[in-house]
Amino acid sequence: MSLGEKANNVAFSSMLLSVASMRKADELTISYGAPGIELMEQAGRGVAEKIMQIFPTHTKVLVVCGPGNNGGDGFIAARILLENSYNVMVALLGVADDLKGDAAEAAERWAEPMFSVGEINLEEFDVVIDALFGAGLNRPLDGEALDIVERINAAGKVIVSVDIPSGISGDTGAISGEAVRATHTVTFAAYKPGHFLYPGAAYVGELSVVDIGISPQTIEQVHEGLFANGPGFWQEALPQLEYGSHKYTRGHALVLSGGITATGAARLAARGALRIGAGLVTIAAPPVSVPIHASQLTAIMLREMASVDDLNGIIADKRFNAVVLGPALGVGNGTQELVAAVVKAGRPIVLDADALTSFAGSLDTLARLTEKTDTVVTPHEGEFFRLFNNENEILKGFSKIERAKFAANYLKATVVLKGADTIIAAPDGRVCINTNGTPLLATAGTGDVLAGMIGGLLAQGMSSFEAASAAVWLHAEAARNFGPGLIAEDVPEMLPTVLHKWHVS
Ligand SMILES: NC(=O)C1=CN([C@@H]2O[C@H](COP(=O)(O)OP(=O)(O)OC[C@H]3O[C@@H](n4cnc5c(N)ncnc54)[C@H](O)[C@@H]3O)[C@@H](O)[C@H]2O)[C@@H](O)CC1
Ligand SMILES: Nc1ncnc2c1ncn2[C@@H]1O[C@H](COP(=O)(O)OP(=O)(O)O)[C@@H](O)[C@H]1O
Ligand SMILES: [K+]
Repeated sequence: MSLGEKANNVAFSSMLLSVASMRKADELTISYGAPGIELMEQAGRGVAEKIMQIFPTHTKVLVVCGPGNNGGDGFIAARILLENSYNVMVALLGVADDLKGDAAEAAERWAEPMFSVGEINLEEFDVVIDALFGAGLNRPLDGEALDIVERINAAGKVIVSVDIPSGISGDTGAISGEAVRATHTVTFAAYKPGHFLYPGAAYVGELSVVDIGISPQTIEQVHEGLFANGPGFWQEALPQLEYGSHKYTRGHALVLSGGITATGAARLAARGALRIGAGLVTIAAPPVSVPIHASQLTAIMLREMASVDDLNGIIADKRFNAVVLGPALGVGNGTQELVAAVVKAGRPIVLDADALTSFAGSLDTLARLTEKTDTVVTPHEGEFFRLFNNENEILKGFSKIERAKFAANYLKATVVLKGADTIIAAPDGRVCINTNGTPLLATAGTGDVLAGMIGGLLAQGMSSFEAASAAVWLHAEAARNFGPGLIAEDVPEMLPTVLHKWHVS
């Protein structure tokens, strides 16, 4: 199952918990009087109920338990399945005497035999519960642990992972060595970043979250500003149609165009801005490009822009209230000057593609501009590294989340770090991970449409972080609604279908 289907199938609480905040939530809940073993009982019950849901009739279940509390959840699930007349066998990585705390108590509550993982023939079972490692994974899998994970993956069974597929980092989605390829994952209290970040995200299968008695207030208390992107996160902030409005109250987005052989990108961005609801969209183009645009555009307007002075003249009209620069604009000082002019005019801006690459090697110059106005930058990984080349030493070893956060703080801008798991980071430290990405978008020009969509939402007065998050999700949703064969031009044209579903009015 894909991430988008995951996102659509679960009742979304948009708060994500890092491994450390989840641990804090556990500890707080225990300090409020809920014994740890009770949380474990709830966790194990959630896993058992998932099995009963997948296989309502009795079936042969193998529970593979690891040495920590993830294994503890496995023992509880095993007992509850047995109580419900399932045929259950438990295999332990390590020895029972080494189990500690709640996990030792959970193992005691399993009164049946325990086998060692080496003795098990996986062929005998219909379903495997992966309770090897969860939040406590702290080194790459090797030896017996690696061997059992490889055997589980090779067996071709239904695999239900407890908390997260074993081998995946809950914070970064990184896999060192190998990880379980789950068909289902049952997690607790809230989703974790590793469920949505690649490569781990591809191993999660159908994802569900179980309430284990950690209260929403506790989750809020430990939450560190990490969100899963979905309508729940920005729907209320989406611009609404109002009776008595006119086109200017819906904003006027300006998109800058490149030269004679590079005009399509601006049209894609402009179309994205218009379809997402900006009241007016104008393309400002160099004189050579004007006839080409003129022959292609209808609802979108056109202005000639021979120089930075011309741009200054255009944006002197305060009604241009968001500007998109970068798609096929050309790399060089000229583009730097255009960016500086828009910043000076104090308009919210979206900087994409060439507007970012033009500052490769002069990141500080860019930062001095972006800090002055409401800015969204939308690099893909290549553009990101070109731009942050000098910071490579600092960024080495950073997860994608940390890189986006670093960039947002450095530029004092909202950063959309694009890819299969697009991250949106705000300068105030909030981070949103997209959940409905689709490889359908891996086609030329979809990034231009996205830049335009963000610009169109900014023009309607939405704030940068919400605008960027909404645009990223709606962009992917449009692609999913269109399906195979999608090209960039199709994305804006699918927006009415998607907006119809998600707009409140
Ligand atoms: N009270 C709690 O804290 C609760 C915890 N829960 C479960 O507890 C899990 C976290 O438990 P733990 O912190 O004990 O961690 P884990 O059970 O994920 O793993 C910790 C154990 O695995 C070993 N280990 C780590 N990486 C290894 C590797 N690569 N190869 C071999 N051994 C390795 C560690 O040395 C340690 O013994 C969660 O994922 C969740 O499933 C749930 O029961 C809910 C309540
Ligand atoms: N495999 C993928 N899965 C999900 N989204 C993808 C994938 N590949 C690309 N995308 C998305 O497609 C868009 C491509 O943008 P970009 O790389 O700027 O391309 P272009 O410059 O051709 O428009 C981004 O929104 C990115 O997140
Ligand atoms: K696991």
